[in-house]
Amino acid sequence: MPKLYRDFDTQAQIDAQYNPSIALADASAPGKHFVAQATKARATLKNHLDIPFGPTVHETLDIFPADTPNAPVFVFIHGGYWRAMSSKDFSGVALGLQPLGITTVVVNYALCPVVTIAEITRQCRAAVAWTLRNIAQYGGDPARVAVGGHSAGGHLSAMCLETAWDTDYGLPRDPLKAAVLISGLHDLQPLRYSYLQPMIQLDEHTVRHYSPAANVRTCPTPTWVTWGGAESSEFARQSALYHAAAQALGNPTELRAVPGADHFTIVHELERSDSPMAQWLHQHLQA
Ligand SMILES: N[C@@H](CC(=O)c1ccccc1NC=O)C(=O)O
Repeated sequence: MPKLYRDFDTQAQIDAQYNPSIALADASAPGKHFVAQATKARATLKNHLDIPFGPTVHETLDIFPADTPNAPVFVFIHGGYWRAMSSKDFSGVALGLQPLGITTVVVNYALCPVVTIAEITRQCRAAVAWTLRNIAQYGGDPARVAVGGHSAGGHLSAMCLETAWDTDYGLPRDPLKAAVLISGLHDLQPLRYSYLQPMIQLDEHTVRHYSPAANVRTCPTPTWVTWGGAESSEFARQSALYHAAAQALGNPTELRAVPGADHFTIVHELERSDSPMAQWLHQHLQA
């Protein structure tokens, strides 16, 4: 039988690797958790919602400012395989960071198939550029901005690290102080053969130029590449592939799983101030 991708013969095998809901007893549980945490965050934390960072309607972001002035900033990019979810589903990531004195910016973006992954990448880069230029007005320190995201958002965060901030945006070449890539998709090729393809419509050009592991540039930003220890082997491979490409250029990446976490519970790390992930960000955003 011909291989579809690597060791995989069938779409069902690829879907089993990449659709993390298949393994759950209750596929609706993660969404309920995220909505509950998001509702709590917006009810209990100071916030500025739906701030436009670009000209199209979905280009908005939500700011959860720290109490202290000149605070470090974490820009969070949500997942949902580029075709689902919104910033509002992930307000909860501010819950663990705000008590640490970190301002959280949660990015919203347009979704596939209305727009392409290339356009979503552009929108997320615009959100980061907006944050670097404007966050001081909200009490943030533009010299201490980190980026991070989950799943498709891990992909988009890696694309932000690969951005030509100097030549394309007129910003410093390396404006980001830290990054955390959480269960990221760094090789898009297998997704062409998955249940997602009708919605994300990957073509050869997009796979080549928008797979982060194939396009890493030299970058001094300390980056934690992570995934859940309970995730499928493909998620482990995706993170290892990105880390290897970054290491080959001498970039300061570290590859370390979150023990016991699955594709959804790994996000809970950002909801708790005492988690290794919240603490890692706190340490890497010190003045
Ligand atoms: N079965 C779902 C779950 C999923 O993969 C997901 C859900 C929320 C946030 C991120 C996800 N995955 C990658 O972006 C899906 O097909 O999108």
